[in-house]
Amino acid sequence: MGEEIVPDRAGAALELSGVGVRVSGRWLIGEIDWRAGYGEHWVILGPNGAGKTTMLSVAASVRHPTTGTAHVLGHRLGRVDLRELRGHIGLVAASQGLVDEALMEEEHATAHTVVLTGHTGTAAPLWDRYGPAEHERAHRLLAELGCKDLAERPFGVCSQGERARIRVARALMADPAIVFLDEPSAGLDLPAREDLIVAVEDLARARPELTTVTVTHHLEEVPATTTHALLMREGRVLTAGAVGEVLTGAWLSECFGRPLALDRVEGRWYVRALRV
Ligand SMILES: Nc1ncnc2c1ncn2[C@@H]1O[C@H](COP(=O)(O)OP(=O)(O)OP(=O)(O)O)[C@@H](O)[C@H]1O
Repeated sequence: MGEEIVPDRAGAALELSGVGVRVSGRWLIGEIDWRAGYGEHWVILGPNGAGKTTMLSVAASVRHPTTGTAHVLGHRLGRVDLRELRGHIGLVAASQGLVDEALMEEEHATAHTVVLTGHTGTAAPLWDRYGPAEHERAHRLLAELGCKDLAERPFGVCSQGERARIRVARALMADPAIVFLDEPSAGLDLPAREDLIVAVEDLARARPELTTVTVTHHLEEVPATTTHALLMREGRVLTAGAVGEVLTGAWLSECFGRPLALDRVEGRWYVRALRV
């Protein structure tokens, strides 16, 4: 391993310039320009297959772009050790199996143990790496996410909604500068979804320096604390900027290819199709 990497707070948290990703001869995304500042809370929206997860994988330092340059926390991908950079990045993605959930279930690991694995960024616990400070921190994070009473509960018996919040607590364990949430509400029922959104909003208010990027399919899942939005379509950025300018009926209609009307009630967004 090289020199220890620290986030460079002088510039942007994320800066993608002309980024493209090609897999098996096919461009999944291209010409992506995106700059996100520290402390901003972004939502990424777009139809199925628009390239949201692919773009996120570059921004979260999971993969290198095929073309263009990506700076993450001030460091250029390709010039830094991605694993070290990922130590400053929290990732919450139910689909990506960041925790070996099958193993956790088998070993009856508790919610507290799952959060602890966030300290080492491992799928399974590395017990000799967790001291009293880490144990205490895992308890505090569970409390912050409204899961105080779940600490000793086996993760395997926790509901999907509880797991979603435990995953966020796990992502915060390494004290990341940026957290990516890829469809964090997928599969949750209404109360569980609302609990998660409230937890994410509280987090944003309690940690002004934290940057978050959330991918979702549903406008009603966008936290009220969101400051910026980026719309994707067919592998390209359609528009990006302050939420007030981007989350409009006109832009969403163009993004999703049908006439849509958008309402905002008490900070949250609601969308519906217009009859034509
Ligand atoms: N490894 C891969 N090899 C080939 N094609 C891929 C690969 N990964 C993704 N794709 C394709 O790239 C396109 C963009 O995928 P991506 O998952 O980034 O979209 P998305 O906007 O996140 O979609 P969704 O909303 O459905 O999750 C899709 O057409 C997908 O089939």
